[in-house]
Amino acid sequence: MRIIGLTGGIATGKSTVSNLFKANGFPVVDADVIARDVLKKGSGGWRKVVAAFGEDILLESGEVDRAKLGQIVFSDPSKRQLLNRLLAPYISSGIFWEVFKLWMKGCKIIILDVPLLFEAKMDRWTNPIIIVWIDPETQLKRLMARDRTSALDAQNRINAQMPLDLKRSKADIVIDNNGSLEDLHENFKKILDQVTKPLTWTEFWLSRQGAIVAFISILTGVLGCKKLLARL
Ligand SMILES: CC(C)(COP(=O)(O)OP(=O)(O)OC[C@H]1O[C@@H](n2cnc3c(N)ncnc32)[C@H](O)[C@@H]1O)[C@@H](O)C(=O)NCCC(=O)NCCS
Ligand SMILES: Nc1ncnc2c1ncn2[C@@H]1O[C@H](COP(=O)(O)OP(=O)(O)OP(=O)(O)O)[C@@H](O)[C@H]1O
Repeated sequence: MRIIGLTGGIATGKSTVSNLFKANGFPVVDADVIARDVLKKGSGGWRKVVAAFGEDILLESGEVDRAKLGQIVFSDPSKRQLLNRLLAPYISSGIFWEVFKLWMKGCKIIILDVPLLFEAKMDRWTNPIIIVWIDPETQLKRLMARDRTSALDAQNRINAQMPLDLKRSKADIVIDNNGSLEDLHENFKKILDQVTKPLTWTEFWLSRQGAIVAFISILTGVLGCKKLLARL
């Protein structure tokens, strides 16, 4: 199974690209959807967050007021780190579970759409890593237009993530999304074959997944030999 990482900055166009993957028949695991699920009323994540941030962040329905919590955490790095710490275990296990279900169904290629792929160190599980990249002015403009927020609010959200150019330098494939949606479709078509061709064995063993499989196999082998020797 191959897990392709899809990342970028806020409002750079990840969801737009992940929709193109879906339209081409590829299963997508979306970390934002999982992050929303783990914050639903009554869930473990919800209880932790309410205990830490207080009932003021709740709507009358008891659901988290996402706009309010967003305002708090995107203007205060320590509160954001606290929220990340509280939710990270739920989000990672949610992602793991979704990937596992797709693997059980026999999916050979999975797209993992995670805005914080590098920040959360999930890049080690994905190969290749695609970044959807735009320049800072376009990012600010698109974010303000989509979320109808002020420049300050939008900039705070952008600053809450690893700089986009640093992410770009860590990625294997860059999708430039500065142009129109038609340009994006063209750029997507160009990379589709490249990213979905199966890995050669050499590429697999040189990848991190290959190294992990090799390590587990050696460990199991060593433990098995030890047991066998102990019996003799
Ligand atoms: C703070 C919350 C309630 C704000 O909700 P809201 O509906 O306004 O935004 P939404 O969840 O749709 O996220 C929009 C984008 O914000 C960015 N973002 C979200 N959380 C974070 C974070 N902790 N740090 C940096 N950027 C983030 C992502 O690019 C994401 O795509 C929400 O973002 C949240 O619960 N965040 C913590 C969980 C998390 O880390 N999510 C990212 C998934 S890896
Ligand atoms: N090439 C494009 N031209 C014009 N608008 C675009 C283009 N690509 C995406 N957009 C718009 O930019 C906004 C951000 O795109 P999208 O929601 O896909 O970003 P995202 O990276 O998934 O954001 P988030 O990190 O918040 O989940 C949306 O309103 C989308 O319609």
